[in-house]
Amino acid sequence: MSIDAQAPTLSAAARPSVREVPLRRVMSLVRRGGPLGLLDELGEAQGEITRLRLGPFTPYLVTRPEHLQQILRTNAGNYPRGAAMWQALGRLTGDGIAGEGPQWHASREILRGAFSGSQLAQAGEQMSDSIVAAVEEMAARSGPDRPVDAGVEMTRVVQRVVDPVFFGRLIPEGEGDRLGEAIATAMGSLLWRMAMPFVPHAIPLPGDRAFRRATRTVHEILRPVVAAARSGPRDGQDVVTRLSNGVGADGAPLTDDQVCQDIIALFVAGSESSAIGLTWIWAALAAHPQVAERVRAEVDQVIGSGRPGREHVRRLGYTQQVLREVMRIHSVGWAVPRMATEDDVLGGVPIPAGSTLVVSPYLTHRLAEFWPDPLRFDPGRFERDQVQRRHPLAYLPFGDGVHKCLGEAFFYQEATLIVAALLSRYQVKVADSVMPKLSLTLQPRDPVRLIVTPR
Ligand code: HEM
Repeated sequence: MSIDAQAPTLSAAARPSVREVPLRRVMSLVRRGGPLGLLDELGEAQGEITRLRLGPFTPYLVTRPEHLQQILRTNAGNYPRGAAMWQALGRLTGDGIAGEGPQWHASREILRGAFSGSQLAQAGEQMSDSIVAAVEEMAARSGPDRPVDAGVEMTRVVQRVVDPVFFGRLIPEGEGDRLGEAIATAMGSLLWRMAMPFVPHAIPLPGDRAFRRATRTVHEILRPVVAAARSGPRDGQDVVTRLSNGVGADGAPLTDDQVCQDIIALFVAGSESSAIGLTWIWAALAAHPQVAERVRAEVDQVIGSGRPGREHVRRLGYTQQVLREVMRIHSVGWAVPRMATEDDVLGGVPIPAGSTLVVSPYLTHRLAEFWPDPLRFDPGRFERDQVQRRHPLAYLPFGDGVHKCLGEAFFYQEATLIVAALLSRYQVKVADSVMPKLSLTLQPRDPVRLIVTPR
């Protein structure tokens, strides 16, 4: 299809080719298959730039690695955040690490230290202690006739891991669950605002009230935590202490609000997505028993009857490949929006200033040109030679460029240890088949029930 007549022609040499999807088609696809049905259908374009006509909002969906390279790397300065999703999310996460510009940069500099390789190595022992303890408690709650909810349980494990790293154990007992729930609710209620950024906030949309209530709860829990971190000894390596000691773009210490917002942003970016990613791992292992068997054999060989620790992570090579394949198929962060600040041309398509672009790792991970038979679950895709042959931007579950996820290594270390801690001592079964649903993240549609029994 050709580009619509109103779009400015930016280069005479360009041969614009963009797939246009009008609102009525979007609506009919959503009616038929929900938001995920729409996304899958759009994926049929296999890399062609697609423009959705959602009334006054006409975002471009971009999936080809060369195009992503331009947006996220070579011309990244032209494509800051600021698009719909970020504006909606910004009401929860502020303008620090989840934002753009000097304040984002200041927060990123502070947080980078908290997730550096050396910090991760230091936290290794504590991480495996937390994981082993959380896994044992989870197993005690489950049994042959007592399935547990994977989403809830994985959130608990993740919170147990991040509590010392983020808060230096300042979160009161029991509040962790409430915080996780409130953040998940706030995130889950943003979809309408994200899809219709042109609707003024004075006009209520579905989800608004739930969002406000959840945000209030989040602040109720976090403010005293930040205040406690500020009033106590300030020599810890945890994130609250680092932020509390850090300075903003103006050289002044971050305010309580700024610290709170960065913590919320980290929670949103880190805990919520990690818990969903971990839940997908169990669903994938259940759906692919031969893969699960091989992971278990590797865990047995590397860990034996011992306790999983950071020193084992590198040696669990096949397990790592499986985790990467899970993150390819179940791209939790399915959309990474950006906004063009100046006119540009992408793959011959003129992109006018002010356009929203949605980079979609979910769809990039399904391009048959880079991922033959893309829906087949095949951890072999992450063998070293295959990785080296592929375009680096064909795989980006953790984003890319200046905003690349700060927690990628943290997640893989944590996920490997959780899988090892569970499989080395327990049988893990998934009670039902698992269907995906598209919200702000790609998550299981229904609760995933796990049955954990001793081996
Ligand atoms: C399965 C788990 C995770 C997924 C799928 C994920 C995905 C992503 C993606 C796609 C981005 C890029 C956003 C953009 O370009 O605008 C991102 C950014 C970020 N992630 Fe993660 N993430 C995960 C886990 C974590 C963890 C565990 C942490 C921290 C503990 C974390 C902290 C961050 C931060 C701070 C950013 C913002 C970086 C910046 O803007 O400079 N993430 N993540």
